[in-house]
Formats: sequence, structure tokens, C-alpha cells
Amino acid sequence: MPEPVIALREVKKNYQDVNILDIARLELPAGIYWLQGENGAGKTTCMKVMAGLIPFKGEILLQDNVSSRQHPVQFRRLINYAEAEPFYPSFLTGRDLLELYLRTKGGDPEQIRAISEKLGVHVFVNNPVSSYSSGMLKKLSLLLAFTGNPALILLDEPLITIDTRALAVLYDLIREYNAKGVSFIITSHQPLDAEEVTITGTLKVAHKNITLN
Ligand SMILES: Nc1ncnc2c1ncn2[C@@H]1O[C@H](COP(=O)(O)OP(=O)(O)OP(=O)(O)O)[C@@H](O)[C@H]1O
Repeated sequence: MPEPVIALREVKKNYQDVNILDIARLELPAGIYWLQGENGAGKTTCMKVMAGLIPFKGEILLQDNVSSRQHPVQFRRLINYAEAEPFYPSFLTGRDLLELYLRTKGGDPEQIRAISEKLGVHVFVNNPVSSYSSGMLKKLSLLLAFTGNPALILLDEPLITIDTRALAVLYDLIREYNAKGVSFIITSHQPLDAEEVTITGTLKVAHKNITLN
């Protein structure tokens, strides 16, 4: 089996006393994965755990040797996450956030400028996020997910709220970045368009565990 892009070992996540995830072992080779599960099954929790954004028990390895425990900074640089319902401090502009991400995550500013124009973010990037519609917020969060040099990008419900033009751009980006070696895990209650992306496998979250098909 090729080197996994992400490997989970004995990962457990509780909210207060309630156990939400209990994953003994999961290894994913590079690819594009559709993460499925019923409402409340734990998909968003799983993504936040994978991205190192919330505390959990156990360990996650990226690219076989970057550990969530031993190399937390390097770990977070290799993984990007776009929230289902992004929320940013209202007084910031899209440009403030973009500059912060480019400063902390790095990556090619020209490439991000090009994506911004394709998604139409450049039109409103100088306005405070408090003035954005839900679709504009979503486009900004998707743009931020392509900053840096990630090995894995987690997209939580990326298909909802964006217009059809932005959706076509997003599918192009997923294909383009995947061809460059970037893996994706995507949650969606709607099927991903099989003509736009070839899914490597489906991941099912159920009974606190994740299975790969
Ligand atoms: N901050 C929190 N504190 C306590 N419980 C939480 C918190 N966030 C999520 N939960 C609980 O964890 C479980 C999993 O929630 P999660 O948001 O991960 O599900 P999901 O699969 O993404 O659902 P959906 O498809 O509805 O978005 C749910 O029972 C939810 O109530």
C-alpha cells in the first residue's frame, strides 16, 4: 500500500462526557475522499480533529511522519480546513484574512490572486466580512483553504451556498491541486459530481467510527 497521506491511531473525541469518535485505526492513501454520514454522526468533529483544531486523544500522522503530537506546527501547515459555515471576526476584511493566511501558511500569492479572481472574491475582498452574504463568506473560506502548501485539504459541505460558476471553479481547483499531489476529504450530503471528480473512496462516519469503502 502506498504511504498514507493521513493515518489515525486510537483517536478518541469526547464533548464533555459524551464520546463522539472512537477510531482505532484509519489510513488513507493520497486521493479524493467523500466523507458521508447522517446529521450529527461526527463528520465536522472528525475534520476539526484531523485539522488539529480541537483537542482529542490519540495521534494522527500526516505523510507517515508528521505527528499531531510531536510536530504540531508542521502538522497544521500540511492540512487546511474550510468550515461548513465559516465565521470570522466581523471587523476584518477578506484581505486582512487573506494576508494573515498567506503570512502564516505561505504559498504563492500570485496563485491565490488568480483563484480569488476566478471565484469572484476580488470584487468584495476589501469589504468587512460583516457585509458578506453566506455565499461570499463561503467563497472566501474556500479561497483560504487553498493558501499555503497543504498535503491535505478538508472541505466541509463546500457545495452548498456557492453559485454554479463558483462550483465549476471549485471542481477545477480540486482536480488541478489533486494532480499536483494534494489530497482532499470532502463532506457533502449531496453526491459529488462524478463527471467533475473521480472519487478515490468513500468514508462513512457511523457508530463513532469511520470506514473506508
Ligand atoms: N461543541 C460541541 N459541544 C458539544 N457537543 C457537540 C459540539 N459540537 C458537536 N457536538 C455533538 O457532536 C455530534 C457530532 O456533531 P458533528 O457536527 O460533528 O456532526 P456532523 O456529522 O458534522 O453533522 P451534520 O451533518 O448535521 O453537519 C453531535 O451529536 C453534536 O451534537
